[in-house]
Amino acid sequence: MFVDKATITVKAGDGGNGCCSFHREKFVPRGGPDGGDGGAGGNVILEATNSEQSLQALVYNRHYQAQNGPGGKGSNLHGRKAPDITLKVPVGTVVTDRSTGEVIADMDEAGRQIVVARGGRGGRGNPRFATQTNRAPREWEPGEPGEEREIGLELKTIADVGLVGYPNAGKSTLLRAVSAARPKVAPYPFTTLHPVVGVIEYPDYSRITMADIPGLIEGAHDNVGLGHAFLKHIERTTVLAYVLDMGGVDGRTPWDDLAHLREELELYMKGLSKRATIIVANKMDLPGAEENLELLRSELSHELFEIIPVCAADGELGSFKETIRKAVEARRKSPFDF
Ligand SMILES: Nc1nc2c(ncn2[C@@H]2O[C@H](COP(=O)(O)OP(=O)(O)OP(=O)(O)O)[C@@H](O)[C@H]2O)c(=O)[nH]1
Ligand SMILES: [Mg+2]
Repeated sequence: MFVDKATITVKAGDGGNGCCSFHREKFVPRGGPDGGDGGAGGNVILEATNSEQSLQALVYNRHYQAQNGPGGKGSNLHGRKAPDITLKVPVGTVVTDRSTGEVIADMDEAGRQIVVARGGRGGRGNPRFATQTNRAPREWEPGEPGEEREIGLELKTIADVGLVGYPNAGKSTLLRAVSAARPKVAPYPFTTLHPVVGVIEYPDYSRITMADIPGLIEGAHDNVGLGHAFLKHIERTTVLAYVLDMGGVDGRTPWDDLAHLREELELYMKGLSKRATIIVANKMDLPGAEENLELLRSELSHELFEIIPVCAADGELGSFKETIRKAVEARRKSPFDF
């Protein structure tokens, strides 16, 4: 499962209690105070890493607790600081405090560490309370409690919408038609080698970002074609728009194309093909496109996808802009549901 949002609780260890004790030895009456200090509780630390791509590993367990510091002991034995626990999150994770909504950190660089819950300090033992007038104090201090909080983790997206499609399906043409971005368009596969992000603006000034992503082919999950480089970008978008060539290329049909695209995403990462999806039926000007659209609709009649017929090359986009806006806004409203 691809998990890009999670809420977890983190609890740092409590500090150990200070100890109250007096030195005892044969023939030595009234030994001095020798209670050790308690050890500090362990911290909970987040660390950004490139070796994780999703937050999946963290949601098996939604509560993370570091150990408490041990108490002090007699003979001035101080408790050792309890070990920290370090949770690895993918680079690009934004950390928020769920009770205040405040952003705690943007884990934008591998190796970056932040303490999300600080361990409590250990309490002082009774020798620390000795004074000129009281050489045998019975006072000692309890350890401080460790911090506890609920934090939200969210993997930053590169864009709201990702265009997914076979090479030459018209993804770059579509992005040019709806935004000021100028990705290269050409009548051959793999024209786009890197994702290009465009901004779609609406009359009420709201904005949606859309990423034109290199073409996907069968075997991409095994790193064929532009393979993983491609799929990594797809992961980081909220809504997927599958762009299909309705003309049917080399005897391929749009519904087979769609099935293959979804299969590739799923093989690469379970759950990815189930992300909010719309289908852009492009090149509706080509011969046979209307017929293919009918067939596509009946193939998908049992699914909830919205199918939008367009002709990107002529700028005929039907309800495309409004439909993606609805899909993106629905997802923004409940960012922590998955
Ligand atoms: N007839 C027709 N051709 C189109 C339409 N949209 C795009 N094309 C053509 O299809 C070809 C490929 O378009 P691109 O936008 O470069 O396709 P792409 O999906 O970005 O391709 P890659 O970057 O290689 O993955 C170009 O020659 C476009 O002019 C359309 O609506 N109708
Ligand atoms: Mg392109």
